[in-house]
Amino acid sequence: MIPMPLYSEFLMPGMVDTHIHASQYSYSGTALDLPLLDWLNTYTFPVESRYKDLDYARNVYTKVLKRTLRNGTTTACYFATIHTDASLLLGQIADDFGQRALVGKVCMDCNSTVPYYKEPLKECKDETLRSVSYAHVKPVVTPRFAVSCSSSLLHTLGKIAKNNDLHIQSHISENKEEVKLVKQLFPDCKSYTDVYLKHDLLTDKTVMAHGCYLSDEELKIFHERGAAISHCPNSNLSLASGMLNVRNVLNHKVKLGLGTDVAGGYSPSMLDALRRAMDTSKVLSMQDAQHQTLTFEEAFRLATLGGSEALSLDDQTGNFEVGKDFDALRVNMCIPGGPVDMFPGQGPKVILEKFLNLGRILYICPVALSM
Ligand SMILES: Nc1nc2[nH]cnc2c(=O)[nH]1
Repeated sequence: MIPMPLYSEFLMPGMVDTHIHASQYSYSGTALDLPLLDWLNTYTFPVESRYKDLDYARNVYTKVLKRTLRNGTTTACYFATIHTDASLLLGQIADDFGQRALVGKVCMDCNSTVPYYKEPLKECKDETLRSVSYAHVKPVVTPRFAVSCSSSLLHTLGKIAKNNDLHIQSHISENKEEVKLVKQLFPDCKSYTDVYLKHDLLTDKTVMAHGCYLSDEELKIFHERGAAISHCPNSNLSLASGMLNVRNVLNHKVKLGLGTDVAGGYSPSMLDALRRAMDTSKVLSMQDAQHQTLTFEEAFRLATLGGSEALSLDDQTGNFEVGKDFDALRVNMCIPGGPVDMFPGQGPKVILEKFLNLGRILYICPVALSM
């Protein structure tokens, strides 16, 4: 953080959203009354199937880009849909708006409950190869989750990622019912983590969302492989999925960032994700007196540098280290009518804590500074 006390302004690194479904933005803030698997079948798959219509896609994707930028997200790792052209359009729009974005064309070849929303394996393969070949879009190989992918598809995607040194994203151990189902679908695998490990999908460029029910053994595998977790606390609470023990993940030295997980998470704001991460940690402390609550400094790190590490982009962004790109937010704490009041003697640490807990991003404009 670089304080500019005369103006009660400071510069901070732009925030990194490590898991957001751009295609679900149209219904964010609604449809939070079902658990994960029913929520996917009832709300998510019918909406995502609309993205073969490029006009529909352009409208939602433009709005999600504007909204996340206005919320201070300078880097985002997006799930799109199964439609390659709409996914490429999302990458193009992110590029046009100047947001650093990883974009994943979603792959799923199993969907018995909403059968019109899936692709045959060969199409998943061909379209993934097409989606990773465009220069302006930073691609991420995206098997939706083990429940909606055959073993052959997971193998195919693991191979594509390996041969092209690509990022990988998916979901893992979000909800108890899902974990049980994965056990039934992949009886030869020791754990949910083992499913992805066996299919070459757990690398140092992998980010897995949620991980609420990962065992210590699974976290050890994450650490050994250099794979990351995206903690999505708003979604975990909103869909009543579970609570990730961030302290345990950090103790296992697993790379960790925060995600909004729109629209399972109702807010497209990384400040909200940071606040929910602190709330979740405090609930865990109420349940277990030994639990060491997350500090606001730790939560701030997760929203910035932690996120860039989770996406293996920490050579480019996440803090103001010389040599990285200058992805920055300029924060003014004394805007008339703003949400925060400052008082004499309150220094940089108080300013940051007040901003993280009380701040609202009202306007964002690009800043240039030579360092
Ligand atoms: N939260 C969330 N979990 C998932 N698991 C598989 N797909 C999804 C999704 O779209 N959102």
